[in-house]
Amino acid sequence: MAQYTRVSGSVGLITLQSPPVNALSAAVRQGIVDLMQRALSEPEVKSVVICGQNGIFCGGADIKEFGGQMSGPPLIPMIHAIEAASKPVVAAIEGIALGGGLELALGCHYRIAHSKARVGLPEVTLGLLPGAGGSQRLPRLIGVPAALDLITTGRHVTAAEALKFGLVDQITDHNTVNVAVKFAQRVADQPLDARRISTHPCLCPSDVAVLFEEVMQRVRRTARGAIAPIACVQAVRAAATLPYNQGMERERELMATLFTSGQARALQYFFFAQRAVGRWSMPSGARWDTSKPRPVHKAAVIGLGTMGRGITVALAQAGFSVVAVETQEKQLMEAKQAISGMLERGAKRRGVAPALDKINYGRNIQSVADVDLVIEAVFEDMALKKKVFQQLSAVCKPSTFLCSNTSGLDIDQLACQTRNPELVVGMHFFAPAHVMKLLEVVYGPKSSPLAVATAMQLGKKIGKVSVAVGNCRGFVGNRMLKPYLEQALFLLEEGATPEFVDQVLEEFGFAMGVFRMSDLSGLDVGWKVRLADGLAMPDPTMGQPTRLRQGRRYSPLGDLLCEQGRFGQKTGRGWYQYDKPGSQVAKPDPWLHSFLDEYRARHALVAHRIDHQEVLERCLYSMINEGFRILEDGIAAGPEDIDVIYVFGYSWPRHRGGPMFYAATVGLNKVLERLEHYYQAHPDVPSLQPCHLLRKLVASGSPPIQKWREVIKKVRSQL
Ligand SMILES: CCCCCCCCCCCCC[C@H](O)CC(=O)SCCNC(=O)CCNC(=O)[C@H](O)C(C)(C)COP(=O)(O)OP(=O)(O)OC[C@H]1O[C@@H](n2cnc3c(N)ncnc32)[C@H](O)[C@@H]1OP(=O)(O)O
Ligand SMILES: NC(=O)c1ccc[n+]([C@@H]2O[C@H](COP(=O)([O-])OP(=O)(O)OC[C@H]3O[C@@H](n4cnc5c(N)ncnc54)[C@H](O)[C@@H]3O)[C@@H](O)[C@H]2O)c1
Repeated sequence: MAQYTRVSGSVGLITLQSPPVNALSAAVRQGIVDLMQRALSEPEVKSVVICGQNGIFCGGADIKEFGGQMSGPPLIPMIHAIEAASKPVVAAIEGIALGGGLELALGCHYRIAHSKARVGLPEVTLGLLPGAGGSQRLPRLIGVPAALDLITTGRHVTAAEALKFGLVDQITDHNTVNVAVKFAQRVADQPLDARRISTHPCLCPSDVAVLFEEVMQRVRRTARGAIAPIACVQAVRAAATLPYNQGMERERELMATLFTSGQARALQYFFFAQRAVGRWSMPSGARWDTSKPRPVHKAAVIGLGTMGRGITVALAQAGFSVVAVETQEKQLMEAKQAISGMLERGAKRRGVAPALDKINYGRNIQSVADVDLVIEAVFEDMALKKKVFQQLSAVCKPSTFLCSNTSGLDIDQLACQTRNPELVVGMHFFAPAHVMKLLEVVYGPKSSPLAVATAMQLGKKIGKVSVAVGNCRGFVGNRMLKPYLEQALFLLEEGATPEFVDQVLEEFGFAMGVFRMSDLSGLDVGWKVRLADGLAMPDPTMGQPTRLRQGRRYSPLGDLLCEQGRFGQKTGRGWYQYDKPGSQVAKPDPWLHSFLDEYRARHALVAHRIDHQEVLERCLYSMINEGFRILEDGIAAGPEDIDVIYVFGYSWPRHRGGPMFYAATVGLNKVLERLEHYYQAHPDVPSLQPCHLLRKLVASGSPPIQKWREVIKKVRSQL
């Protein structure tokens, strides 16, 4: 909807009204069309101002409408009519002008922005391009290089940056609508021809062809298979090389392809999934909207290794006072230096002062007595963690929340060491913790809604996307990683190479294939866990490693590499070879290939030809199957939680929506059928056995992902 008021006698003010972000729904578009006609027909009105209610100009097209039948006046002719208007139209931009919202403003003759406003064309992040003339008007207004940057990245720019680009005409610290109204009065009689951006020539640098080539190459390299960034470059190239009308036609063609693509559907699903995970719930019925968090002012981090350092930086940067505790003197010194460096580099990038004074370092756990929340990040060793939790419980105030950054140990066992187990939750960060967006907030059987709400809110304050999950080995992310890693090893045993498996997964869109990723994280991490679990054998002289452990197929390949000191990048050898320890450039290793040949010969394994399809299906479907088990067990509340975890924590390609959305795209019946096929071929691999929930969903006619929760509820109630 939109509202019309006459201000100062001669200015028609059109206010967009569609909470929460004044998106351009059918009703808003209809309102704009009607009210523009009214303003143009009233002889007293000499100029028009368009603004949005509640300090928000416009969040763009209404994304919810994209999935269904579009109705109401189309956006492009609406914006053309504004640009063609005989009276000056001024956009008063407060809050945000994004996507279609900025395109609307580009159709206006003038743009006035509040100094705190942000503008941008983020369509690319939704699998689209600025399809209401944005790809044609923006380069005409601010030049091709700047337009390419904004449109291919989708980044939001501040009002100050927008002014520098010439994207807005004026910025103000005062009431933007009042300033725009006065401005509109001043320009009421000014000629408009030069203000219509579609009539401008497109400003191109002399080497524009080279620029497009370079940008296209960069975009292809970084897109990981996403098509929208490429279409964005093509659309801007049309602006640079074609007359406006032909450029608009090209924009329409490209948009039509994107609009109906699976990638756009996946990215739009993911947009809403990201927001849905904030509305968490626990099996007890506790929910985000009925559980109030307690404020946290001062926090502590215990253990300043890889993770503790990043967590300390994330907390300090967000303005929290931090007590950082590390028992080893040498580690403490190194940590101080590393944390200060990270804070200084981050502050330089953001143009602020480094938050060095927010941190107090110490070696004694007694120093955390007065903090509101502790995050423990000591070695992944249950006995050590139990001891630390006992100490914390004795030292801290009774109201202190005690959290663990464990990658997968039982939160309940830690809670049992404390006086107030209801205040214990997992806060599972991902490395590097000050960079990675994901935080798994893990509730155990005793965790209170208060503790979950507080950890979720803390996550939000430090800029994380937090997902509340239940307590089980590996939680959601690492639990699903296990069958994925396992299948990758089995594929090597059966004839594949690390390079081939990685190539297939990287072509699918992962930032790194499974073996490259393992080399980066360190092969010793998983090895230690397997040793502790009695899976890996500590001493190879105790006998040939068998390929069956605890009644199921097991691949000792990773253990064998670790026994040779091949821990990955850190030792310069792993699944690949590196020029020197710490180097990141992975090269195929002939030693590894011979080692695999010998291994197969020793175990009488006949290598067979493994193709792309087999790699993808076995790695991904076994992981997805575990995802369904997680849903069945109630560890994740819905598929969105799993998808958000995988995109933000495990580099799953966002344009494929996440593993559960991908399963829905492939077709649940196909996933089921292929899992059945592989399970028949490998009956000693339980992770390939299709789980009950998957079967139930297929039996229920494979409902759309938005309806899975109903089936999940039924399945859980029958357990
Ligand atoms: C047959 C073939 C035909 C092909 C041709 C078809 C042609 C169709 C013509 C289309 C023309 C294209 C026009 C245009 O180029 C396309 C667009 O404009 S796409 C939209 C671009 N805008 C965005 O991407 C902005 C998205 N929003 C945000 O980034 C943020 O929400 C925000 C605006 C910065 C606000 O952030 P926050 O304050 O943190 O708040 P939330 O993010 O939590 O959001 C609150 C609430 O609002 C919902 N919401 C936000 N934006 C939109 C939106 N644009 N549409 C609908 N809903 C929106 C958000 O989901 C939250 O609600 P919740 O999910 O929590 O219920
Ligand atoms: N490294 C990762 O990628 C990653 C990712 C997510 C979670 N985690 C988890 O985070 C935790 C820490 O992992 P990390 O990789 O940072 O380990 P790390 O080995 O780099 O660091 C652990 C630090 O804890 C210190 N420490 C040990 N006992 C202590 C005590 N009693 N008091 C204070 N400090 C003590 C050690 O001296 C060391 O500096 C583990 O539980 C791990 O599973 C690790």
